[in-house]
Amino acid sequence: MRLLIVGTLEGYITAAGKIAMKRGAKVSHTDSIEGALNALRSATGADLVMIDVKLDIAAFIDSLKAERITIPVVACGIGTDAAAAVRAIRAGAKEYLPLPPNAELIAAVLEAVAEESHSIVCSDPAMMATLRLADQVAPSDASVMVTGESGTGKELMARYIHRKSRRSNEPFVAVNCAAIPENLLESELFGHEKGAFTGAVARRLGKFEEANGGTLLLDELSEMHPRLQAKLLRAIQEKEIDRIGSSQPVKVNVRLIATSNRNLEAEVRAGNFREDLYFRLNVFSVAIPSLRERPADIPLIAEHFLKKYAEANGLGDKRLTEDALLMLKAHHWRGNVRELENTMHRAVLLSRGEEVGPEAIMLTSQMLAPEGSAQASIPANSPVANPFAGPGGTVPVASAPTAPAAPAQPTQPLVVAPPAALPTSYGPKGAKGPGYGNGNSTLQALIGRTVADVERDLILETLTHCLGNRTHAANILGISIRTLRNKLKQYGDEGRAVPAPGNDERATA
Ligand SMILES: Nc1ncnc2c1ncn2[C@@H]1O[C@H](COP(=O)(O)OP(=O)(O)OP(=O)(O)O)[C@@H](O)[C@H]1O
Repeated sequence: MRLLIVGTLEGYITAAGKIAMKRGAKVSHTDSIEGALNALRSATGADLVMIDVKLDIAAFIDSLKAERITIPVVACGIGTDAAAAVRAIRAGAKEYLPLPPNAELIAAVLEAVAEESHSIVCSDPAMMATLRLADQVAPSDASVMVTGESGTGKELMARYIHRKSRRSNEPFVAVNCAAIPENLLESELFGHEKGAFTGAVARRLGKFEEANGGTLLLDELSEMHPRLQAKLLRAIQEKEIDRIGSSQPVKVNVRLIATSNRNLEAEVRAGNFREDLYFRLNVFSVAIPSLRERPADIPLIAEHFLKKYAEANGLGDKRLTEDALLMLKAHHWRGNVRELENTMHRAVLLSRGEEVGPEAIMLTSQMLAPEGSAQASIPANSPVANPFAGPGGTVPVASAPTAPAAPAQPTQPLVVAPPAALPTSYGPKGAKGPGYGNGNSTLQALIGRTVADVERDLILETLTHCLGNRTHAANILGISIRTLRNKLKQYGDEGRAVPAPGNDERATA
């Protein structure tokens, strides 16, 4: 995790830097916005910027946008200066950290940005076999293709392979090919020269150069446009890249790991993905089983996230009851580990006291469970049926509360507090739901609304549920990321509030 501090932080640079270094961050400093832009354009880069609130944050963020640099910015200022904090957040800062620096707040920000707990929790034989294969593959320099359904832990696996490789002390850089529009992805990967396009006010190095000596993860590679696939193939074959606007190739030494949650072989057959590139990248293939195929991992991962979110929210020890565990085991985990993670995050916030029972388990994708699946067979009046369910025993997908995002108010850390009161539709057993659970009443409730209206609500609610993550929302909705983006642009143009992109859609890991 590389932290770039910009400005004097009101005289607290050393204190803030020391705290961050203690938490394992590599810290660099620059006095000015121009210095920060130069650092971000260079190979040293950064994963997070902490900037003095007295600097022109709006201008800084505008420059980042113009230069297509994606990085979270946290403003820091004397705690009592609420007006400056509000200005910074409005300008696009992700958070405001009050000074003097507080070790816990800085740690929370670093943790939230870096998601530094990258350990793979597992005990199921299916996943253990996959890990053994990854252990064998890791030490070589061969390209690896990591496949698996959405949310199974492909990126986590890529990090694991990097950690176990000879390159572990070198950078691990991730690029989400689906989250970045095609015209930006090229400069993100290969960099650009000054003047290469409008807004390219200086040379910027791309992710290939940033990852030099280390590992480059091409996440969701199947989404890459064929034109870029050709350029990528050349980079792999020649071990050199061309920055946009340059005629001087640059040598790079990068190990590539690619992920895809689509069947790439089928994409090759359909002519959407280059066969030669597929074979270049697929020297080794590591297929991650879905959570449904490794049931023994469910209790372990559930406990892991229970502990993680209880700690992050300062809620003391929490423990799953037998009923809650039964409910988790019976669920059809369509969203895989990410869905389980979100469920446990909510459970931590909804539970009172040490025990986490079924009343705190909100399974948001119950309505999507296929007929005849374990989940579909749980009767509404069963002790393990969802207590938040509507009359039909299912949960309103579209309106289920999400794990709250980091609040935008000044002086708030990224950790979240338990909700003061839950909306009645999510209340305890017996509380009236809005009736989504009953198939007929669901449909009846929609009569009178236009298809476009219903579609918009579904898209925005799903996006909120995914904490703004476009890729995951598109997967759940079953539409392409481009269609989703177009729809969101349309809603934004119509004046609707569109959730901001999620943290994990940053271009760098
Ligand atoms: N075995 C595991 N142990 C602990 N956490 C896990 C495990 N597998 C996945 N996770 C967590 O689940 C979330 C999703 O994992 P990750 O992003 O690696 O999945 P993915 O398959 O790359 O997702 P996508 O298909 O959406 O890109 C992350 O927060 C990750 O830390």
